[in-house]
Amino acid sequence: MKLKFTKMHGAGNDFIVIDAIHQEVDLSAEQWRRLADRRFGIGADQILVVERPRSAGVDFRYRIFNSDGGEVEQCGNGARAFARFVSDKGLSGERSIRVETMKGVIAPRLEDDGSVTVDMGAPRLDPTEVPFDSAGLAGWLEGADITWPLPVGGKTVFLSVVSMGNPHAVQVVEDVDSAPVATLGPAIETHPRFPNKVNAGFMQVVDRHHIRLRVFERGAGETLACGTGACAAVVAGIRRGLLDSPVRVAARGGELSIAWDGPGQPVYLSGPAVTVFEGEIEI
Ligand SMILES: N[C@@H](CCC[C@H](N)C(=O)O)C(=O)O
Repeated sequence: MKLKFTKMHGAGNDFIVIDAIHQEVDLSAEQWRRLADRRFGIGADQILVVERPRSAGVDFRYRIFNSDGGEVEQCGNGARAFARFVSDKGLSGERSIRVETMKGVIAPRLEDDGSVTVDMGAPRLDPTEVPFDSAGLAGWLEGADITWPLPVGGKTVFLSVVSMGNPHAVQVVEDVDSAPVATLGPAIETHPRFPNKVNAGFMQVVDRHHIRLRVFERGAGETLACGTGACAAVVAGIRRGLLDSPVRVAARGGELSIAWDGPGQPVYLSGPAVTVFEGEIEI
């Protein structure tokens, strides 16, 4: 079977985008994995699938697969690529669209400067919604946030837990370049206190409107940028009293911008969405 695809990225977080409106797409986890494989496939952190909506009042349905083949709830950088894709392909003539995901509706908007801003919805801050099992743990109150002490890799790390539809655990580090992302990342990702696994963020606060961030993503490893990870880090930083909105997030692959007015309010994620090439692959 031949599959048409577009390769895109948002600040270096790279995607294979597939139009499942005009072609039949029904792949197994093994086939998603093969497409995302950087040696035997096209290569990507995530695969994004564009489908017809299933509910009233939305324009599209958006499905997301990590490079390990698992389907997940949300992808912020992918949402920007999604909006650029449906516009470039003429699937939508609107600058603002509403897109249903596994966990709620998000609303990307194409900006005049070529960037895309996404209303990612309100973060979920209750540990049970992440989900995070805090039973028997004594959390530390920091500002309006509770950080949870978790023993991982022979030390105790203090984590803010946030759901942006998908699960995030954010820690503050002195220097993001020397942070043990490759070792602590997988240990946090698979910690039994996170029953659905978790994306592990390492945030260095530069000033109240600027952070540096690395994210070890669930099901994909460290990526050059993580949109929902940037949202979660800024939400955690604001709640801990370390940051004020808006915040510039420097990731290894580029810069994102996050704005958040506080609990119950949506998080806005802005940044680039770039097409790299198009192709067709036998799968
Ligand atoms: N790169 C993404 C997040 C993709 C999903 C994540 N790895 C998960 O498993 O939740 C982003 O930009 O948000």
